[in-house]
Amino acid sequence: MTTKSSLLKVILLGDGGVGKSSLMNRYVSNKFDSHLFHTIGVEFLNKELEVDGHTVTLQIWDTAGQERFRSLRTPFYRGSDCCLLTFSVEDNQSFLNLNNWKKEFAYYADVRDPEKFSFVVLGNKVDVAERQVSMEEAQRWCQENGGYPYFETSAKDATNVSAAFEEAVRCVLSSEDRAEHLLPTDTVDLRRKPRANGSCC
Ligand SMILES: Nc1nc2c(ncn2[C@@H]2O[C@H](COP(=O)(O)OP(=O)(O)OP(=O)(O)O)[C@@H](O)[C@H]2O)c(=O)[nH]1
Ligand SMILES: [Mg+2]
Repeated sequence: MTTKSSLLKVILLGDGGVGKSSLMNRYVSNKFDSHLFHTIGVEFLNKELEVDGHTVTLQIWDTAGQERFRSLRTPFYRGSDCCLLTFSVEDNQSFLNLNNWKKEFAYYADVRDPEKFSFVVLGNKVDVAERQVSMEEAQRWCQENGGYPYFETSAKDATNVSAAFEEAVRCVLSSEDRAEHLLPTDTVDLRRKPRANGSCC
């Protein structure tokens, strides 16, 4: 028996230091490191999950947010099924830069219709006491710029991290042209019992 699993590419974009690598590490390995080095270029990790009855292999691409690494990260935007626009609630400039990140992604990913593309917005570090960005202004930005889902996350205490990535999958599965996105990959269920007559096929 084989089960169909879809391969989805999700990319994390946002200013350096907002917590993109920490969010990916928390989601994939359930770990948090308070002294992470800045990402240079891009890294990716895979995670299998089931969302609303769909088995999905999520390929999570983490990118370097620092401006000096732009040329290293932009070649990897193409082929993304969802973009997680990430800022830190303790860094107002990272919130103001969301528009630039959306434009940079749309340009280099060569997105046909940016207004219809699956963006999800993450306001990270909500565990900190000193917020510079309120939930209301972040929700207003998401409403006014495409009606994007918004999640207040903390990679440090795991608040909303799984929910945000699962929403990214739902956004893609529900998008009308999902057929182009989903690359069905046959997986064989190794637990299956050998046939009684011993034949292999
Ligand atoms: N309090 C708190 N700190 C966080 C959180 N997420 C990340 N950090 C810290 O913020 C710093 C930057 O986190 P990174 O995950 O490296 O940020 P990044 O977005 O990957 O940065 P670049 O790789 O430069 O783009 C690290 O010291 C993290 O420990 C969070 O949710 N809460
Ligand atoms: Mg990083």
